[in-house]
Amino acid sequence: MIPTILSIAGTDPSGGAGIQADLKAFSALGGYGTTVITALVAQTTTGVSEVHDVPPEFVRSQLDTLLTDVRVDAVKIGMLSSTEIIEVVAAAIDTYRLPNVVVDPVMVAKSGDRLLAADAVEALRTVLLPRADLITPNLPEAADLLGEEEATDLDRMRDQAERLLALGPRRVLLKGGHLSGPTSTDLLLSADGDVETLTADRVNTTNTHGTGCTLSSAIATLRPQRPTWSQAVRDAKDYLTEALRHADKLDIGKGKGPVHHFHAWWGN
Ligand SMILES: Nc1ncnc2c1ncn2[C@@H]1O[C@H](COP(=O)(O)OP(=O)(O)OP(=O)(O)O)[C@@H](O)[C@H]1O
Ligand SMILES: Cc1ncc(COP(=O)(O)O)c(N)n1
Repeated sequence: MIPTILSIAGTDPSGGAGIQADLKAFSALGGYGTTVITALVAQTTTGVSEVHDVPPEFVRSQLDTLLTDVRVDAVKIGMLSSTEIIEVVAAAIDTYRLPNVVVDPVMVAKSGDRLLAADAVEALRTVLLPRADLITPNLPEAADLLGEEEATDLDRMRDQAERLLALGPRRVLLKGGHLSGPTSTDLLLSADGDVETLTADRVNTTNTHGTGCTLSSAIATLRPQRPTWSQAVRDAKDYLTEALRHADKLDIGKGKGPVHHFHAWWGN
């Protein structure tokens, strides 16, 4: 059976991040995509010009309408924008007992623009993270969630990943894409005590818009199709690395372009 995946996130008209990237990853990896939109974002490869939050009651209405009809097998949660929207999404996780919840704690876009209100970080930490099966922070997000300086090496990443786990999610994938060096290394820690290091060769491209959205969506899509979280995360990272390798085939916009969801069957 083809898994149905739900993305709860904001939009990107340039198609590189947010809901648009999520749907591409769901389809490329054999899932059926559904969406609940939290914010309309006027953005492109050069940055964000405006954010229009969806009223929290309407986020609730989308969730209720969808989930009273459609069964979902996994959920990817991205941009949530405000405390009120976080609370609505957390309530839906409980009400509908949503499985395989992957939270990408989106706070600031690569361009530096805020995608989560500063006063909503507390709700993200205390209300949403304990309900997640996996969280996928990058280094600035991890630092913000912990109220600490950003990690600058793998040892500090390991310490921060432990402290993030103590906030209540079942697993933490701490992404090291923001460090430099010939490889890009992430750490996967689980509440059971498992620790894994995932390393990929660093791809030399400036087209990195939406890497976090793509990775978390790929994990959510693969989880129902793989025996373990570890296998789903490893295969998702391989998919993302391939999407980065093909990113220079795209010539989209003047800023940081998107990764390319290379389609093996079609061959381009
Ligand atoms: N140049 C690169 N080559 C290979 N892998 C990369 C590269 N840049 C990032 N990655 C990988 O991409 C994933 C996302 O990493 P990153 O830490 O950049 O997340 P992010 O900042 O949340 O992404 P974004 O905010 O752009 O959506 C991680 O698995 C990371 O290791
Ligand atoms: C709606 C939305 N969600 C997430 C991101 C983060 O992606 P990036 O850091 O690559 O800009 C984004 N730009 N827009």
